Amino acid sequence: MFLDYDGTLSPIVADPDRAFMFRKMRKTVKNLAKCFPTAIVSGRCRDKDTELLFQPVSEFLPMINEVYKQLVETTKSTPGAKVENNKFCLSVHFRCMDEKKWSELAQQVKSVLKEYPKLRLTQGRKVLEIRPTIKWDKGKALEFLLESLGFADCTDVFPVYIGDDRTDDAFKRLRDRGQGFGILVSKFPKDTSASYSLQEPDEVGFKLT
Ligand SMILES: O=P(O)(O)OC[C@H]1O[C@H](O[C@H]2O[C@H](CO)[C@@H](O)[C@H](O)[C@H]2O)[C@H](O)[C@@H](O)[C@@H]1O
Repeated sequence: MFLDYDGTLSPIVADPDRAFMFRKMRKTVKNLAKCFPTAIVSGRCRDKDTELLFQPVSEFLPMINEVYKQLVETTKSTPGAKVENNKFCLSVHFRCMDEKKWSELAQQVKSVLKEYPKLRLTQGRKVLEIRPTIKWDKGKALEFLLESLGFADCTDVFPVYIGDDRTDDAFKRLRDRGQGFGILVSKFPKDTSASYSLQEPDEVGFKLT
């Protein structure tokens, strides 16, 4: 079982530092892990996550820290903007900002990144994500785990990935492999390679119980 964190195991909240799994969900994930190999695959820094994640990009650390400081400085006068340092990637949140200021913030971020061609910008759920341009994503992490566990070519192993965002490339990876399936957690249709959908983390907890 491969599980995304934000918006999948924990509900989306305004403050990223307060995105916790409810006690019931923690228990469900714990029980699930007793029955199946289970991993939480998240872009978050490990201190904030509770399970396993992969961080193969340590050489980018100094650059990421430098950009973090610049982004904090550049966005400090923008009410509601929040820069989060996830150690190997950065997130610039605009959930709490006036919608009219969103594009201005995106421009500020782009202007900082101009000097850093080794970093790329993507967009998640009211968040701009900055990460190294290496070929590493949740799909790759999932594949790496399957291979490490010796499950990659097993016909009797059925990997399931549950995630909330179209940037969750693990959906596509499972479909391309023709092994297992993805479940999208969203109240609205999203263009992903997931095979099924659930509406919200509560439903995820219910189905995993
Ligand atoms: O790659 P992921 O593990 O799916 O992480 C994506 C981002 O998740 C978090 O932000 C999202 O959840 C926050 C808390 O509910 C919410 O405030 C924010 O609007 C969402 O985008 C996390 O804080 C970010 O660092 C991740 O990039």
